[in-house]
Amino acid sequence: MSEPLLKLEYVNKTFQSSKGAVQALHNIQLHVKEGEFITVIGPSGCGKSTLLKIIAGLDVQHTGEVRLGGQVIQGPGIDKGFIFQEPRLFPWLTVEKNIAADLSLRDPEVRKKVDELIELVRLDGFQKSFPRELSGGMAQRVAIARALLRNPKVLLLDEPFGALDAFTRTHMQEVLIDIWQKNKTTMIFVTHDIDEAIYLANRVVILKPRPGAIRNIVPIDLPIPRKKTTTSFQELRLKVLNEFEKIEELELIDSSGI
Ligand SMILES: Nc1ncnc2c1ncn2[C@@H]1O[C@H](COP(=O)(O)OP(=O)(O)OP(=O)(O)O)[C@@H](O)[C@H]1O
Repeated sequence: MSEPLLKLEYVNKTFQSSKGAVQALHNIQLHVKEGEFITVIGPSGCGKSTLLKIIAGLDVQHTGEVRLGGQVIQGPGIDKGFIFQEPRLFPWLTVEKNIAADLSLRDPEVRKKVDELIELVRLDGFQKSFPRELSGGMAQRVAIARALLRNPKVLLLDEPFGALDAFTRTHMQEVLIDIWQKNKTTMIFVTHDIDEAIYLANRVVILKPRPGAIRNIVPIDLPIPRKKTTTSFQELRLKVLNEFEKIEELELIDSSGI
């Protein structure tokens, strides 16, 4: 079997806060294959964002080892694309210039790649538009295209559709699956939404809080395109919900001191 693209081995992360030490992550062990789509879900404060920041190299103050393509992650870099909840575009630049960012559109290779990405994220006709002229979903698609321009080994998405209305969110999920199928980029996607987690993933990683740890990993073997109304989808939904209930029960036992 080929080596996983991304390997987390016994990752622990503790924050020092005014209330003392907070263990955000405990012994996280996760292997991700190239081209996999992983979603990460769990209650608030279970360490989802911390995990993503560690993979992004934005937080290297942890123990354990994180390797991407065999190399220990020592900081941020273009091999790790990051998409936030808000698109973080440059308001004074057009769509195509936002995607190119610090690269020149006069470079024919950049021009070609930007044009391909504009088509991939379905923004044909909006090349010269400014961010203020775009909807939330369109702006987020620009952010995705910008991240993909650098051919990252992994794309890390921290609740990228959290601020969108339900209709746009569903559309964006379809667009992202399409991008993933065409581009084959490895994706790690954090969400609070169980349906979204199942709809997108090859595997759903369920975290539990205090300390943040992997509770379970649920493989999703549904064919694509998926439909949220099918029985097999609903069965997986119940399975994930069940895990959440178990987490809640553990939390109640914890807080009652039993
Ligand atoms: N900079 C920090 N200083 C101190 N504690 C922190 C810091 N960042 C996160 N934490 C704590 O670490 C734990 C995990 O936080 P994290 O933001 O990763 O959780 P999350 O699952 O992403 O939460 P949410 O779903 O609410 O965004 C929480 O208890 C949080 O309070």
